[in-house]
Amino acid sequence: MAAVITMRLLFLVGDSLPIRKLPQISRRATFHNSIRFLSRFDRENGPLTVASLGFKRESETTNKKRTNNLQQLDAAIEVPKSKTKAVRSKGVKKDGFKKLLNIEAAPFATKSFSELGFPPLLIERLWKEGFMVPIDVQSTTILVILKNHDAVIQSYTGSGTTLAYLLPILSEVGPLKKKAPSGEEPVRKTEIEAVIVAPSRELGMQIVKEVEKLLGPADKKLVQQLVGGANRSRQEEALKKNKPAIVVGTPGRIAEISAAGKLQTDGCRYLVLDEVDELLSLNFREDMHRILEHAGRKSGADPHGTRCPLGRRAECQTIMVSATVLFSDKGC
Ligand SMILES: Nc1ncnc2c1ncn2[C@@H]1O[C@H](COP(=O)(O)OP(=O)(O)OP(=O)(O)O)[C@@H](O)[C@H]1O
Repeated sequence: MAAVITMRLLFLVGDSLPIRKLPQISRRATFHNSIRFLSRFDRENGPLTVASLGFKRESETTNKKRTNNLQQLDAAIEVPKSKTKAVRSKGVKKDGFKKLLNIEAAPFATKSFSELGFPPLLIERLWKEGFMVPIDVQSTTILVILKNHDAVIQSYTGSGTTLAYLLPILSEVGPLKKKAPSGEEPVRKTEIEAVIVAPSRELGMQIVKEVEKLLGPADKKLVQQLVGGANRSRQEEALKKNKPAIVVGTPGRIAEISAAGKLQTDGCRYLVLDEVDELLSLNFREDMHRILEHAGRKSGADPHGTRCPLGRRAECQTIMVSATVLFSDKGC
């Protein structure tokens, strides 16, 4: 996981690297190496932590209600200093590679769903559901996800984070997605393209309802709930019969069905960890390891033929959501 995030980061930095950034590369590369080590260490000896996933503790400790920030894992989007305002600049580590953007000053905030380039059908569904314009957290987050960046969304409960990650996914996955430039109807994939993990059955079902609402009655089977406490064989049947594009579930049930060989997530393009601080707690450790090991890892990605936790997840974006401060002194 750490490697994925840092690899993606290095990728992006490498992709759009201005010469003046060269001195920063070695720092990032060093960090990348040290994360490799940490990740192996954690897997064998310690719990999963946000820090071990590659995120350094941010020094901001502002009021939760005000920390509606997207912590972007990529330095490729250069933000002019005049337009950004760190939530608290004092003490921010100079070598930290996260940029903390003040949401009001975010230069890429949008005012309408069409500005985001969403497909007309998705916009139509949004309007039908009464979602006329993106709210703050959505304006800021959606473009970052659409640009294929991994992201951590830290925002208070009820601020609209569910749609902030669902909409970019639905614009790329399933029946509402953009048409190919040639105008051809998108080919229906039969593999799972997005895995959304939530720590509780209630949250999982809430997310499923949001997706179903937007997909509409004809296509609602393209999302499958895999929450604990529900009938497992029915879930497995539905996976087989409906070939959903999106699964939403709790760690235990997802890991269980995956271990039984009834759920293939190797080809997934999006991995969302909602309430990530909870998901990384010891309670879910084993299940989360299984999910992280498999999601987005096509077999054969590892040249040595074994599943390596640091193996490539080149095409899979990781999006983490938390309402609480992720980077506590003790780690999460
Ligand atoms: N663009 C929008 N326009 C109007 N209402 C919206 C919009 N986006 C989300 N909402 C509404 O805001 C409310 C809160 O959204 P949501 O449940 O996604 O928040 P959340 O941060 O994910 O909450 P939770 O932490 O409970 O998961 C919901 O009733 C949702 O329908």
